[in-house]
Amino acid sequence: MKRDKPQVPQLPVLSQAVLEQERKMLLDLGNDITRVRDKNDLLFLFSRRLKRYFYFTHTIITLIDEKAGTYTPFLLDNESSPIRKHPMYPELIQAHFRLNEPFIQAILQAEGPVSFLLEDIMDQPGSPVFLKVNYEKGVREILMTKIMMGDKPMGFIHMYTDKPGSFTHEFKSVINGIVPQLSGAVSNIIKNEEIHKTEREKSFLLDFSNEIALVRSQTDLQAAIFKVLDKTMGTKLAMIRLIDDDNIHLSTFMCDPTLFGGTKATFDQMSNRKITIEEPYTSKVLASREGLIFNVAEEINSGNDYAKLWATTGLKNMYSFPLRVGDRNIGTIWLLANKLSKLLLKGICAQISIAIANIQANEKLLAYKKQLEDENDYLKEQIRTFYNFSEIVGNGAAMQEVYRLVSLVATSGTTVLVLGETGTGKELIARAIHNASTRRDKLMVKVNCAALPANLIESELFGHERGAFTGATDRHIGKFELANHSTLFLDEIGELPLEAQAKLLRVIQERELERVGGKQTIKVDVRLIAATNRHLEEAVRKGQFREDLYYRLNVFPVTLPPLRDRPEDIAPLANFFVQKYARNAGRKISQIAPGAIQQLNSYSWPGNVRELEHLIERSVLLSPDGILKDIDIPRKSMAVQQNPAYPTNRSLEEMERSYIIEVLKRCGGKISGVGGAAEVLQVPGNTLHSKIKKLGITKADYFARN
Ligand SMILES: Nc1ncnc2c1ncn2[C@@H]1O[C@H](COP(=O)(O)OP(=O)(O)OP(=O)(O)O)[C@@H](O)[C@H]1O
Repeated sequence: MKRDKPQVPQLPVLSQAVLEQERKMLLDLGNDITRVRDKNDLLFLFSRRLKRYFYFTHTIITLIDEKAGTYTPFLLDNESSPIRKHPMYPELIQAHFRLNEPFIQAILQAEGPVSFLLEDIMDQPGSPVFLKVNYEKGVREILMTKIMMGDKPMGFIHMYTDKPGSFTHEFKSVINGIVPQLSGAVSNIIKNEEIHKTEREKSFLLDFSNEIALVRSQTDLQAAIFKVLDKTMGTKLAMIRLIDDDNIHLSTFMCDPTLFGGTKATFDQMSNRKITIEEPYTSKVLASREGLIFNVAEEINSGNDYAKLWATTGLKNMYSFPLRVGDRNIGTIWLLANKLSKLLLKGICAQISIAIANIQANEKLLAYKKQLEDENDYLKEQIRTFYNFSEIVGNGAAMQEVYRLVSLVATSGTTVLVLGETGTGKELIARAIHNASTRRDKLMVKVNCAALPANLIESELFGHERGAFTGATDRHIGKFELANHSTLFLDEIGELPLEAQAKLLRVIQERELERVGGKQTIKVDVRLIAATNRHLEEAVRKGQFREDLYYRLNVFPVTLPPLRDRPEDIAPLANFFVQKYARNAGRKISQIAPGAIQQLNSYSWPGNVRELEHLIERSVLLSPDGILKDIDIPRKSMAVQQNPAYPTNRSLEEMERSYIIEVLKRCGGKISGVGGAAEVLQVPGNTLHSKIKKLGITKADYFARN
């Protein structure tokens, strides 16, 4: 029997008895079939009932996928199939067989059932492989006919036998008669399945939306997504990428790093790669309304690098969908699966988009709240100092020069380096510059570089992301960001560790920063004022301070003279402090006795204006109302001053060194805290520490006997 002459039944004129039996059979079968609700029962019933009258081995129903131009197994008569142990069986029952082959076209064109001897057709070009596989298992003949939905073929019923000649005219006639019922039953099952599937998807989406409604953070979302994907058998989240604030780049928001097991390093590399919205795959996905499906095998053939990674999962398709809120693209999601329902995918993506938008809004709110709290804390802290420093006293020539420089530079955005010994008023001058600048409406932000532990400096200056290091439980906005559009005052810049100097230099040069542990680049517009009591050039020479940073900072130096070099300012300053502290303490002290002024003038003021201020504050508290007569100038220091052992031609540094050693000896080597040298010298502990370091004072110096 040749394939070009298929055995189309020439339905014979049947005897009355045969017709009667056939009618009964059709009726029985029809009744059984219409009762079938479960797809698995249909073929079982059909074949059991038919086998009462006819011989055949097994049967199968395949369905046509018109779009794909294929047909694929739908219902299997597993139990009786002789090929179920064939190694190709698992592959065959999932295979898609091409419709445009002569073998299947012959069946499509035939009016009724067609039978072939397998050996006649199985080796013909284009014949489906299942023919050969059946033959290998002893099957000899096949009968096929199309099943219809309306007037369109929707699939085929295949029947097989190991005994050639089993498919008699009666057999074919019965099959021909049963096809309408069978078609009806199959299309009912398909519709039922669709309804069930839609219902399942709806309830699934409902579950997911309940889950998503509780999501507040990225971690919650990740858990919800993984949970939902677990239920959609075999779907894996490859990646969610979100569009950055610059609307150009995309950063990885979420991914499953375990997905590409062996190739994790490459995956990390790819997921860390910043891409733009112009990247070909991303731009295609973002432009699509319904998302795109990339067939992994085809993508590999077309040279898509990512697809080699996708293939390691064994899944066939990459489903990519734009994440949108309203009409605004917020990112892309990439899911790997063999098959995914569009409805489900659309629903899941819509929910994820909303959840991400909520998380982002929530994060922005939290960051804003945190920033406000930081600003508020900072404001409170600064109010105490800031308003006290609203006046600068001193009209001597040296200070006049300082005022001239301040007024020259204030309104520009130029970086200023304020130099001078401790307590000379460097911070006061920095505030004066800020207050006279166009940035005065925002708060000047201060960082004391000497007061920060080395490991926190970076985070304090540039901020950190949550989880950037152990203990970083929240995002922290750094002082640079806090000072955006304002002034950042870097006090004691000479104490900044070299590593932090390098980072600072980069920010100054590029005017942008990245938070510790962050990937996003943040542009900042900050005016810098740095101050130090260290000899920076010398620090550069000794390799303690970066030369390039020094030049970046030393754009406009303003040097404050020590108080001993401007004795003309001592009395006005002392009077200013008397009034300030008398007012604060509710005392009636209006002036200082001339004798006391003389005493003040004869002192060397190693702690400069700060020392004078503290001295006056203490004296005001200790003095009765009226005129301030007694000022408790440190005796030891006066003695030091008058001691001929300190020749006048010694350098200031030497004097300072000896004086500090002297005080340290008196304090038993205690540097800070109550009764420590810093208290006696009236300088902050940190300042004294750095001074001690700078002057090379060691324990041997102050514990040595003299
Ligand atoms: N010209 C001035 N008029 C009024 N007060 C002043 C003046 N100079 C300094 N002071 C006061 O002296 C104290 C020390 O000043 P400031 O903190 O600005 O010094 P500094 O040089 O920054 O010190 P350090 O190097 O130790 O940080 C402050 O209380 C400040 O108000």
